Amino acid sequence: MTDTTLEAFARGLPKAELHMHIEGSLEPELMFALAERNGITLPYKSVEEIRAAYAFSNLQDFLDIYYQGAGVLITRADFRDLALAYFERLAADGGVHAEIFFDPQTHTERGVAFETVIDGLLDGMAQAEERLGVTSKLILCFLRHLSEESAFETLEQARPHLAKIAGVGLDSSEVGHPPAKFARVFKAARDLGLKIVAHAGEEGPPEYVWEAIDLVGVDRIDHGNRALEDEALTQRLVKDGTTLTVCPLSNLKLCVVPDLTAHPMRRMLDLGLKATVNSDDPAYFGGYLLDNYLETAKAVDLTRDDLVVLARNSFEGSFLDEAEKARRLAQVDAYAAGS
Ligand SMILES: Nc1ncnc2[nH]cnc12
Ligand SMILES: [Zn+2]
Repeated sequence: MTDTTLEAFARGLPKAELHMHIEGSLEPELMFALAERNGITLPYKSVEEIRAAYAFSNLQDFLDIYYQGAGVLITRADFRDLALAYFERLAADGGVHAEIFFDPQTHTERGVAFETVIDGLLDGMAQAEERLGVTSKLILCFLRHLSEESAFETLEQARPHLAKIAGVGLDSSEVGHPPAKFARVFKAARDLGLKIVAHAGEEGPPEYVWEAIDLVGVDRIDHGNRALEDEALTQRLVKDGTTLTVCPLSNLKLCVVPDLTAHPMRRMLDLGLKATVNSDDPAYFGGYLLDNYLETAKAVDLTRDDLVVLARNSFEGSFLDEAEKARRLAQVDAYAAGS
C-alpha cells in the first residue's frame, strides 16, 4: 500500500484522542495573538524563534517552556479559542471524540480563576460539538511537582463543576513524584464519582505504574512505556485490559526513544496491550493525532488492521457510556469493512 493510501485510510478512520493537554495545543501563532490581546511581552521576537526553542532533551526541558507559554492564557475567551483551535485540527484528522487534560493549577497559581479556565474550555467544547460534530470530555490534572495539599485545594475548587468533569489525572515532572504521593486525593476524587488516570512510566520506573494500578486504582495509564521493562507488570496490564494512552511523537521529542523506529508500539500491540495513539502536546511535539498514527505506522510497520485495532482501543478505553462506545465501535468496523 502506498503512503497516500494509508494516509487516506487513517484520516477517514473514526478515532478518539485520550491523551492531549489542551495547554500543549497552544500554537506559537495563537501564543503571539493572545500575548498581544492581553498586553503580555513574550521572551521571543517571532513564531520562528519560538519554534526554534522547542528542542528538548527530557520532560523537564519541555515543561519549563510549556508553563511559560501557558502564561498568555488569561480570559475565558482565550481558553475557548485555544480549545476550538485544537478541535478544528482534530476534526481535520478524522478525530471524532477527545478526552482533554487541563492543568488548573498552572492558571490559578498566577491568579486566573478556576471558573475562567473551565468555562472557557466548556465554551470551546460546546462550539466544537455544534460546528464540527466532535464530542469531548474534560480531565482535570493535578500537577505532581506541587503538594498533595494543593491537589486537594484544586479538587475543592472543582466541586461545583463535577457534572462537567469526567475524571482526574496526574501530570508534570514524574521522577521523584510517584503516584503514591496523591493516593489520598485520588481516593477522594473516586468517592466523588470521578474516573482516574495518571501519567506513569513515561520517564518514571515500572514501580510507578504498579503504584498507579494497585495503590491508586487507575482506569487508564497515560504513557506506560517503561512498563515493558517488567514482565510481570506487562502481563498484569494485558490481563486487566488496561488502556495505555501512548504518545509516539512526544516520546521522540522528549527523548524517551532515540528514534521512532525504536518505539515500542509494535511490541505493545504484539503483546496484546490495549495501546492507543495520542498527540500529548501537539503544538510542541510537531504533530497532531493523524501525524502520530502515520509516523508511527511508517516507523514500526503498522498495517491497516493495526490502525483499526488502535482506533477500536481508543473508543474501548474512552469514558464514553456503553451505548456511545458501541455506536463508535460499529462506525470503526463499518469503515474498516468498507475501505
Ligand atoms: N508529556 C507530559 N508528561 C507529563 N506532564 C505533562 N504535561 C504536559 N505534557 C506532559
Ligand atoms: Zn501527557
